[in-house]
Amino acid sequence: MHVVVNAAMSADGKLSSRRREQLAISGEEDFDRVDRLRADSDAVVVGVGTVLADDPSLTVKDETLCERRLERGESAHPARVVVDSSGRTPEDATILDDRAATYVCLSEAAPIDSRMDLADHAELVTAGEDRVDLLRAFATLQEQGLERIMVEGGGELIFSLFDVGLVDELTVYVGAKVIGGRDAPTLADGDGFVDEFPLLSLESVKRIDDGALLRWTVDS
Ligand SMILES: NC(=O)C1=CN([C@@H]2O[C@H](COP(=O)(O)OP(=O)(O)OC[C@H]3O[C@@H](n4cnc5c(N)ncnc54)[C@H](O)[C@@H]3O)[C@@H](O)[C@H]2O)C=CC1
Ligand SMILES: Nc1nc(O)c(N)c(N[C@@H]2O[C@H](COP(=O)(O)O)[C@@H](O)[C@H]2O)n1
Repeated sequence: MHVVVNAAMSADGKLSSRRREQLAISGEEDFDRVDRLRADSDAVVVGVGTVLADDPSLTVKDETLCERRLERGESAHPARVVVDSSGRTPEDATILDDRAATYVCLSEAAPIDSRMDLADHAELVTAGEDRVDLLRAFATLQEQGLERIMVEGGGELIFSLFDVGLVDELTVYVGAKVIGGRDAPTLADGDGFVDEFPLLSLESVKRIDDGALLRWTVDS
C-alpha cells in the first residue's frame, strides 16, 4: 500500500477558516493536478470532519480521466473512504451517492442505528474500540485491493496517520492567502508531536498558479 497525503493550505498553514467552511485555496491548475491524482488512486480518504464541513463528492471531475480508468479496467472513480468513529456521516451526504464505491470506517462505539443507515449506501469497516484504529482499518482496505491511497484531510486525520506511521508521501499546495485564526484547522492538528517528529525529505518544489507545490517523502 502507498499512502499519499495531499492538501492545500494557506501561506500561514491553514486548511480552512475558523468557520470550517470549504475554502478554495488551490487555483484552477492545482485542482486539475488534484483531479489527476484522484484518477491515479484506488481510494480517496477523508475524515468525517471534512464530510460534515464540505459535503465533498471526491469523484474525478475530468471525463477523459474517467474514461482512461474504464479503459484500464478500473471503475470510473476511485473508491471513497470516510474515517468516522461514531457513525456521524449524514445519510444524505454526497459521498454516499451511487457514483462510486464508498467505505465508512467505524469504531465499535458506532451506534447500531447509524450502522444500519450507513450500510444501505456503503461498505462498513469496523476497527478500534472508541476511535477508528487506522492501522487495522487500512489493512482491511488493502485486503479489498485498495493499494494506491490518497488522503485529502482534514487536519485531525492527517495528524493521526503520521502518528501511526502510515504516510509515505506528502504533497502540499501552499496558496497565496493568509487565513489566520487559532481555531482554524491546520495541516496536522490532533494532539501534536512533542518529540519523535516525523521527518520528511523534500523531493520537488514547483510553482503552480499563484502558489507553490511541495512534495516530500516521509523518512522511515
Ligand atoms: N484545504 C484542504 O486541502 C482541505 C481542507 N479541509 C478542511 O479541514 C476541515 C476538517 O478537518 P478536521 O476538522 O480536522 O476533520 P477531519 O476531516 O480530519 O476528521 C476528523 C474526525 O475523524 C474522526 N476520526 C476517527 N478516527 C480517527 C483517528 N484515528 N484519527 C483522527 N480522526 C479520526 C473523528 O471523528 C475526528 O473528529 C474542514 O474545514 C475542511 O474544509 C479538509 C480536507 C482538505
Ligand atoms: N486540493 C484542495 N484544494 C483546496 O483548495 C481545497 N479546498 C481542497 N479541498 C478538498 O476537496 C474536497 C472537495 O472535493 P469535491 O470537489 O467535492 O470532489 C474537500 O472536501 C477537501 O477534501 N482540496
